[in-house]
Amino acid sequence: MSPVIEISGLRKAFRSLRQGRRVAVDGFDMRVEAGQVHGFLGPNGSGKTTTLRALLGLVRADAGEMTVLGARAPAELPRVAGRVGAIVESPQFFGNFTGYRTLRLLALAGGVPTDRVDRALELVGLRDRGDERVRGYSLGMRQRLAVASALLKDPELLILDEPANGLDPAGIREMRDLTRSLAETGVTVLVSSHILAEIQLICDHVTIISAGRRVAAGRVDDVLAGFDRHEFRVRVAEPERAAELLRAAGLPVGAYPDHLVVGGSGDPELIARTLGEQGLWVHELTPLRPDLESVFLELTGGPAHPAVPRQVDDAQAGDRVIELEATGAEDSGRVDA
Ligand SMILES: Nc1ncnc2c1ncn2[C@@H]1O[C@H](COP(=O)(O)OP(=O)(O)OP(=O)(O)O)[C@@H](O)[C@H]1O
Repeated sequence: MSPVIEISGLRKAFRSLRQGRRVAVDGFDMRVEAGQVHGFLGPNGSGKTTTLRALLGLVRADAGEMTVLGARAPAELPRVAGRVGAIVESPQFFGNFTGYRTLRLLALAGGVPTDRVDRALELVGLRDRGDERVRGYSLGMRQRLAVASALLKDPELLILDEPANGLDPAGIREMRDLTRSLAETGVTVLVSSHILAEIQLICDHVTIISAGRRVAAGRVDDVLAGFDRHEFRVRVAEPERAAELLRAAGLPVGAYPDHLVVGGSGDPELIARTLGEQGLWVHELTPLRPDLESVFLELTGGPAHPAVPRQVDDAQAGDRVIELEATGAEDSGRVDA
């Protein structure tokens, strides 16, 4: 089956008098399959929005091939526009209009039957608030209204650029629940974010971009497993002696003020036995699993150094991309792709 989104070799540079030429996206690849909730992760300024804008024809790419639902983007996008809902950047609404009226107008403008408005409000949990003016909506409710506007078309593919941006924890949770429930209805979702814990909770697949290049892609679990060093946190009486014994058993040991980190084996029994045989009883033996945040920081050099990717998929550079799955606007922010 052909992918829902395929991007290969996307390049885009911006030129300005003041800053000269700035490469925003630099030979970027991405593949999103049907039914995935796919996280698009990268530090600020790494090229996420530019990629999505290029995909939706909002900015002209310098090079690269892109398809959306089998149509070449941007040339053939009008053919599939009715099957794609997208929100790129913060949407603006008229504060004086109610949520219901806002959606009704958008439905009329988009040639969508207006009886979809109630369902869209229902899906985003605004059915009971649809008669209130948007001015009185919280930021989270406005974001959900934006998602509702993208859902009017009953899309097969939903593209959300930083949907949790600016939301408080309750709003972030609302967006998370909404994204999950949409995914359960079978919509393919591509969601960009730099909030890693959110992506880990919502997404099954992920593509990580750094300085305009893909640095990792695949199932979230597989990407994380690729960074699992099989280390354990160990708390034990006499940590110095314990460290010596473990090292003598051939295990690398890192000493921290109140615990040891023991790597190398992936075998908790070996650690417990090595210490127990010498009368050192282990208080804690916890596997240290990488999370998206630690992987992201390792791949992208951390938020303070977003321009230094550690691994890139530039064949000329000879570096390795971590590809773990062999897979086979406008100012309003609301985009009819
Ligand atoms: N219209 C533009 N003109 C000039 N430079 C731009 C323009 N749009 C983006 N850039 C630059 O391209 C780079 C990538 O920006 P982009 O907005 O795509 O990143 P991002 O990953 O979406 O970041 P954020 O998470 O902060 O939104 C940045 O250096 C940015 O300053």
